[in-house]
Amino acid sequence: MSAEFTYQNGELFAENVALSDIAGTFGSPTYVYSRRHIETAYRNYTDALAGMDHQVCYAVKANSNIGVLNVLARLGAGFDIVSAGELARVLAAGGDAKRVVFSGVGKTEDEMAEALKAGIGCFNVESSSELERLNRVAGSLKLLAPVSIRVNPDVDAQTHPYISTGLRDNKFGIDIKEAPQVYARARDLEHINVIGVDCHIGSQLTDVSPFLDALDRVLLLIDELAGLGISISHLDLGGGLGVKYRDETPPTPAAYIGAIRERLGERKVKLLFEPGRSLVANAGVLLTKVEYLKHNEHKNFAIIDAAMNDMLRPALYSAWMDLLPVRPREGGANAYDVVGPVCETGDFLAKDRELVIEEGDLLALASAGAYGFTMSSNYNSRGRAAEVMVDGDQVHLIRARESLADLMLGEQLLP
Ligand SMILES: Cc1ncc(COP(=O)(O)O)c(C=O)c1O
Ligand SMILES: N[C@@H](CCCC[NH3+])C(=O)O
Repeated sequence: MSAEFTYQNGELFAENVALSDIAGTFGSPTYVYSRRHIETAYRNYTDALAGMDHQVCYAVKANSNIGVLNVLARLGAGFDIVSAGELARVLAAGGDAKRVVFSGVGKTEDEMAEALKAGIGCFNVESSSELERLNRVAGSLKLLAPVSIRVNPDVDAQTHPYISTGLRDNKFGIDIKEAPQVYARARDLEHINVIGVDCHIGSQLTDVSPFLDALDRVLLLIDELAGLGISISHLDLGGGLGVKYRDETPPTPAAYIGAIRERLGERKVKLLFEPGRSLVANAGVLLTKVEYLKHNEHKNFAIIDAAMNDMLRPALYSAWMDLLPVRPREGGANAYDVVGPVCETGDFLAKDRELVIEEGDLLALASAGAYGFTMSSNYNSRGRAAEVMVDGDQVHLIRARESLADLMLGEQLLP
């Protein structure tokens, strides 16, 4: 957790606001974000990049609420998007299209056209077919598409296999060995303007060495391209820097970027990053209430009002996320499996946690600001949670809790 979530007089606060007050006003489950945390995390990157030509492009998929995007847009952030939906959010939040990079292996023609018309800064192209398609779409609009090729450097990010993206077996990017041919083809295409190289090797990395291995391979490619007369002015190293959920010790942005600067030496490139998790994970908690306590011979269950549809990470990756009582109690703890109301055995948010709790108590699931709400669903016809942003002693509702009418929006009876 972060410095913005602290116990004050025996209860948990977000900045200067008691979480119990937020639950009183907005109910639960509710995602609670700290504006100050997001701003500090962003500045940790930009401060480390001072003096270099750079752009930090926040990975919208981590948390795409327009209130969150707006906080970053006001700081001058760029954005990494993977769909027309994310582009629409960035523009609605006041983001600058020129600072947008568009990643993803499956861009449709319509998405390309939308992004070209908006004037985005760069397409991170992930296959030869995509390159040809982008050239055609740009041609039909009489536009020139700025392009980076996303290369797959085949390095092991040493993270969970579901969130590792830079291995040859992963679907992402173009095999770095084939990249020179793709660049040569791109150079010859009339509506493509090759500006850069991009790579993103995975998420929740807690060591700099895989990043540096990838960088070494990308720098060799840049040199090889220079030999072919293709000059690269934009180097996008993706996102992936990890955060502390439990006892991980990820490098700080300063240490990570310091190591990269050292490796780059005198090269003159604009450096781009696409951090998601490291900007927002520890900016948020999921506030939830204990509905029932249930005991059997072998187990104690705490049944809460948040579920896997609100926060999928524990069910999907067996992710461990800290769980904190909003008003800690004295007394003997019991070990609980903390589960939601969804009809799946995999519906748990925490297992085997020592807690002193009673029915009606509030809990805060920590580090929930990234890949929480954005991966939520309406499974079991549960309305999605409210989202609020705390700013000092102010609380702003940035997404209302979904109503029963919202759940059936767009659905119709047969005639
Ligand atoms: C292309 C790309 N860029 C950036 C990110 C953001 O990653 P992270 O949240 O780990 O910083 C991802 C997700 O892993 C991604 O796929
Ligand atoms: N959703 C993942 C991260 C995926 C990264 C997407 N490129 C998580 O919660 O850890």
